[in-house]
Amino acid sequence: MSAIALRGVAKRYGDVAALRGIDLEIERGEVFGFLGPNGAGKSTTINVLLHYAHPSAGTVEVLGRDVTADPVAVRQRVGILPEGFAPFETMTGRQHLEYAIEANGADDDPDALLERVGLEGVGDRLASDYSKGMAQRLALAMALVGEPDLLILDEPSTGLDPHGVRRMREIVAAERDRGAAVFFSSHILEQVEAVADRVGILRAGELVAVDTIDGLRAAADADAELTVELAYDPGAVAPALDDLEGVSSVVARDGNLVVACARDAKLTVLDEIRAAGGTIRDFTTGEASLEDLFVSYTGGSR
Ligand SMILES: Nc1ncnc2c1ncn2[C@@H]1O[C@H](COP(=O)(O)OP(=O)(O)OP(=O)(O)O)[C@@H](O)[C@H]1O
Repeated sequence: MSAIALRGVAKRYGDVAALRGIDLEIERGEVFGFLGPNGAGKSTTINVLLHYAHPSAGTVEVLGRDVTADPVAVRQRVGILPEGFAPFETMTGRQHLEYAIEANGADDDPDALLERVGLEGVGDRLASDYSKGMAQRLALAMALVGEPDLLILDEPSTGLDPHGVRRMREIVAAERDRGAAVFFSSHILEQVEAVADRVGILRAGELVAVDTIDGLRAAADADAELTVELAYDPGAVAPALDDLEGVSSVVARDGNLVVACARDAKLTVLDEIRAAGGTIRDFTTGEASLEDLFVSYTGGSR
């Protein structure tokens, strides 16, 4: 049974086609990073998954159930970290967790949850007085109540300091290893790159790519970047590379030669530099980042 199975899912708001026929399957034990520019339809997808919005077409199965038929039972097994979580005015952090535990019929220890997200020692303070990052940690703790089979995290790192970001990543990995599926929507590409087993890129209501990051690199035929440190003037050997197959650009930068080329052309480039009389002191290679891939799949907008 898949954690999420969307088939032909469309959602219209009046004249706006927010989703235009999404097919997507996410398994348990998988972290899925969900990306897309502003207005691409990410929140709409999450709303449809939780049946806060009714799809105009298609079927939405979450944890093996049709969410339109049984939204309450589905939400019971899903841990949700909503975007822009705002604590209740009159409740402490611990009371928020006690409330979530009771509502879920779970038996978690609130103090263990507070400690897990780094809020030990502040559970008795009013959560409305928490800083943004503390409130976000509390929201994550609430999402973890009851060992959910699916976690839906909408911009989970909002407001978190670097310790909090690292802790959140560790929690996501631990939840995945426990067998939960994690659906992780974010604009912060480095964080998605660090935690996601696969990513989906949404553009104007359509999924334009679903793959591992390596798979996206291969499919986009993204260039590798080779930076070569030479003993002498790097500009002198540059012309020898200009017409080499697989090379898309050659520039001398900071005394190095920087070559953008197909991934399987890197060794040929190094051979050609030597053949042209260059003495290579050192070289480094870099791959297309998720940001490069995102830009190439979404036409430059984020
Ligand atoms: N309740 C609504 N009524 C009308 N239009 C809506 C509604 N919700 C979303 N839309 C429209 O649907 C499209 C997708 O919006 P959505 O909020 O899903 O995008 P998003 O990918 O989450 O964007 P962002 O990254 O900016 O949060 C947009 O054109 C938006 O204006």
